[in-house]
Amino acid sequence: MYTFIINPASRSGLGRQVWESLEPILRERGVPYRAYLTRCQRHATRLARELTADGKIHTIVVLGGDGTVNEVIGGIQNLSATTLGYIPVGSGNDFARFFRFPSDPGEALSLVLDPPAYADMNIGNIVYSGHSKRFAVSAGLGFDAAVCHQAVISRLKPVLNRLHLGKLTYALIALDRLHFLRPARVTVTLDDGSARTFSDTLFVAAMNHPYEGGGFKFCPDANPCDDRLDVIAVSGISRLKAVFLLLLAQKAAHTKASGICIRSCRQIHIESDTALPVHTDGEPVFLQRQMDISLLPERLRVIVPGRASSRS
Ligand SMILES: Nc1ncnc2c1ncn2[C@@H]1O[C@H](COP(=O)(O)OP(=O)(O)OP(=O)(O)O)[C@@H](O)[C@H]1O
Repeated sequence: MYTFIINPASRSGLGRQVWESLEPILRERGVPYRAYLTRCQRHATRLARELTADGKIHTIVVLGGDGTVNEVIGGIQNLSATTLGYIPVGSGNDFARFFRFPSDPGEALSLVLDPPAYADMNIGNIVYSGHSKRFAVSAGLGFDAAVCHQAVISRLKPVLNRLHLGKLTYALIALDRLHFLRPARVTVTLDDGSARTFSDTLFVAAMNHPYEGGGFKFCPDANPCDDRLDVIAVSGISRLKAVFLLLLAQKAAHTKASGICIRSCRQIHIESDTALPVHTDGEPVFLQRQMDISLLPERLRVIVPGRASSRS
């Protein structure tokens, strides 16, 4: 039995249209399924929590973007008893990039119904102010999170999504946020005991997957199946250089530039001198000054197109 969790609002309403085009295929093929359309923010988390409360084995298929994947993962009660399928319909779709999920919804559905391979994916966990939140792709503090915060309230996103230019949303908002953000002094401590303080920090992100922000390959070597997080800190650079590095990051050509520090770790503690925006998978978290980020001991089985754990 497949359980579909559908965000009809993903990519400004495309989610509903895609589901309406796929559901007849399920009926024609006689696939046993049940489907839930999310009604509002965090509904996907509640659904996933309730559906997996029985402790049984489940296959949950997410139709939506990175935000919906994040919400579903946040609700699953028994990660190792759950298999995740994915039909990418978001604006950013960073979760889809590493595993190379097909962008064609029909192909993505075929993959779910006849799984060619599985990947056991790590799940990130961020702890802040007595709360914790899971993530699939990345969690970050500073500029990247400020962009996510702005994207949620931006009127640009629906307009650009309608023009099939959804990916441009993040690039344009990034330029806007670069102008307003005040760089902070941030200390990053890794699980090997090494600590480094960065003055004028633009952002620090802990990445399970290589891409965030709709295609910026900030940590090219990040692999969601290797039990490690890759951390990028960007500090001490001018706004102009930041724009230049963002362009380079789309091709992963930024990694050797001064002002960029990338490390691999299992756990990270981040402390900032001022409260900064935080995000998990592009979903905003309130301003924070400190947080701990690690990987959960349990993994989540994901239906993938091929031998994904060796992909980059
Ligand atoms: N029925 C709904 N109406 C409005 N918003 C919803 C609804 N259901 C879920 N949401 C919210 O939509 C937000 C964005 O969803 P999603 O990530 O799937 O799409 P996206 O923003 O287009 O893609 P991406 O995250 O890849 O850029 C999530 O924060 C989710 O809480």
